Amino acid sequence: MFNTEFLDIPALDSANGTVSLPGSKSISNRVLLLAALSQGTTTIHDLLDSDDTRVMLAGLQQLGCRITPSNVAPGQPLQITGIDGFLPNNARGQLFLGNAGTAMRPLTAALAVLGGDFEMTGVPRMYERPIGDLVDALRQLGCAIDYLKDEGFPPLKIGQPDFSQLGDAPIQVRGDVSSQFLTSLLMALPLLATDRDITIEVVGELISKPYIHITLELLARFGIAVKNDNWQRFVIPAGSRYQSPGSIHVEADASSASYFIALGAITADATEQNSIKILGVGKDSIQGDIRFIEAAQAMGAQVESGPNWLQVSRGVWPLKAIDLDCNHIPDAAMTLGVMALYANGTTTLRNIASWRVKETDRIAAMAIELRKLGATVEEGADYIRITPPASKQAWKAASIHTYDDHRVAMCFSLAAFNPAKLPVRIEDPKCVAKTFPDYFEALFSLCETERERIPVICIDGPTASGKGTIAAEVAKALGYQLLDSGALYRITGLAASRAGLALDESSEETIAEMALEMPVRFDAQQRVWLGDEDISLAIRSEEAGMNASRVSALPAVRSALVDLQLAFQHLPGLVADGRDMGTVIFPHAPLKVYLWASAQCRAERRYKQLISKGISANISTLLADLEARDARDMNRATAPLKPAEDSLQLDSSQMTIEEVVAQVLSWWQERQLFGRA
Ligand SMILES: Nc1ncnc2c1ncn2[C@@H]1O[C@H](COP(=O)(O)OP(=O)(O)OP(=O)(O)O)[C@@H](O)[C@H]1O
Ligand SMILES: Nc1ccn([C@H]2C[C@H](O)[C@@H](COP(=O)(O)O)O2)c(=O)n1
Repeated sequence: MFNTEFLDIPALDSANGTVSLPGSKSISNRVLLLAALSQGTTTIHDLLDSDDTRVMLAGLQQLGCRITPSNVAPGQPLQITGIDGFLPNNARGQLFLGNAGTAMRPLTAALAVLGGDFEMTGVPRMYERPIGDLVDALRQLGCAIDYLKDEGFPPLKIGQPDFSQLGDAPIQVRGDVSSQFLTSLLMALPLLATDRDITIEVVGELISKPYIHITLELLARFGIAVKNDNWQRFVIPAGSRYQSPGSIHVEADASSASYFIALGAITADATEQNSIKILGVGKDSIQGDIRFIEAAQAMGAQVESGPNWLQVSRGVWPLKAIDLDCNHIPDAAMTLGVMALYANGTTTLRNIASWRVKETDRIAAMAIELRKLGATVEEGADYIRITPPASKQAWKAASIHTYDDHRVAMCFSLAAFNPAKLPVRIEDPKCVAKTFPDYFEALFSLCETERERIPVICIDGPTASGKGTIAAEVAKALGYQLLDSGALYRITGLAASRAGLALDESSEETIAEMALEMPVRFDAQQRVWLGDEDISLAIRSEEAGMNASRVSALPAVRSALVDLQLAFQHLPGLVADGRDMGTVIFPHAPLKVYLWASAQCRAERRYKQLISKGISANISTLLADLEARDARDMNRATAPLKPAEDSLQLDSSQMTIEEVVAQVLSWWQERQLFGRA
């Protein structure tokens, strides 16, 4: 996951390949609650691991469900032993449900029916998301629910219900604000339907019927056969009791599929037809958002489908503008808003009033952000109308505010395919964790762009100037890859000296051949592997540094390592540290920093570094070694250490690490187009 302040996506050209999607959020949280209420143990496969499922799992654990493992583990099923319709005696506590509507609403209904003493809390945005219609419906039954802050909104206090007045009259609930209210009642009221039918009557037009369809399908899997009377009345039969189905698979998220369906529809290059294969969900999915396919097809996408996969490619181009009632695909429809940027006219998305009460006011958010890109946007209470930028020149490089809304972040990433070839900045990219923590990694694994567009920040300088430290911090702040080129020379020096080779011209060709074939690997923790040996520590000694300096003076060794270094240039960008990053390996890098500090200062830093690791050291020896290394690195014939002509020089002798990082990031920021008029 990109845990950065923002993520800059370079302009993208094409995409191709296969993506496996995470499980559906709607199905995951429903299955978790139903399993928790059931008799027996349910084994759940392919459960989504996200913010929303995590708060649900934590809540269910607080209610006394046995859950193993306690959190979703990749590739491992999760088992829940349910409470069989009864809470433990004196059940009480505070449930923090973040911004997860799929946890707050159904859990409120279930706990209000089960009784106990609970406070239902969340993040500030949750306190702006209405719940009054659900509370009103539950109060009709005799449930005890109080508002702890504003009337009609969480946080809530739930107490013991009194069902003594419960008659046969239908329970009424509004259907036109959020279908989650009806879903919540449908999942909670089987707990009350032990000896009588319970009827729920929808008041007003029922929105988002596909989500109710998911609820009904899953209830059936857990033994509850609800009678659906034309989406207006739902009868839960007497004698209902939740029963675990034993094992259940969660479909991949059809709303998440929308970004990759759109990607397939907009990606192509002039010469070859690209396509995106999506695994985990097919046309026969129970999720309503699968009908996004029809909308994408109407805009020109070509879609093929099998039982558990989709394959999407570009059909017509530009895409066709559409005028669509999106009531049946409220979440995925946001993706159409960004596809509209590539259409041949004005696209209107109608009947989307529910967008206003989602993670953010999505109509307002989409309008503001689409305008930043150069689109003309009209918004109404329940519609949005989007006209793409009038020409290539009318596109703007935008910094997209994401409003803590995962779908805003994901759909706007597709604006990186703009014809003006401008980058797009996504603010707070980690908000995708709500449903798809690795969304950007999945996107980048499919996308291609010209090498020159993948930005490289070069940080060159003498030993112990702080290059490695600063490069790692800058890469972390930007979510970029990291190339520690010195490590490659250190590994070569280590391998050559272990092979008993002289580290000079006499072994040049042999060392170069070795360098070409070294099984080197850097893992996610920045550990360095040579085959299956972790050599992270071995290459960090002063001797290894000196050996690296020796082999690095050999031209054949330098050329042997070029391709390995270039291969680090991945999306979304790279920070490379070394001696010749800016002068030789990445001569077109948009930012080159030459970082230095006085020899005395560097020797002192190295001294402290070694002592802190428990390695004994002597400042004057370190100073002499470092000056010898400087001399060799600066005076060799090939790629000597020197500032690139277009580099910015930074003397860090009197600066802290934080100040240096801030300076480099500020230079980087100055080079960005975002937000410029
Ligand atoms: N501006 C700074 N102020 C104080 N200490 C620093 C500063 N920059 C780096 N250091 C410290 O100096 C030591 C050496 O830094 P670092 O290993 O990043 O240097 P380097 O240039 O990558 O060295 P080498 O080329 O030998 O790999 C580290 O302990 C680091 O924390
Ligand atoms: N781009 C590079 C990186 C490193 N070297 C050589 C010269 C250094 O003394 C040695 C070790 O590098 P360090 O890990 O200290 O950065 O490797 C080079 O020639 N070119």
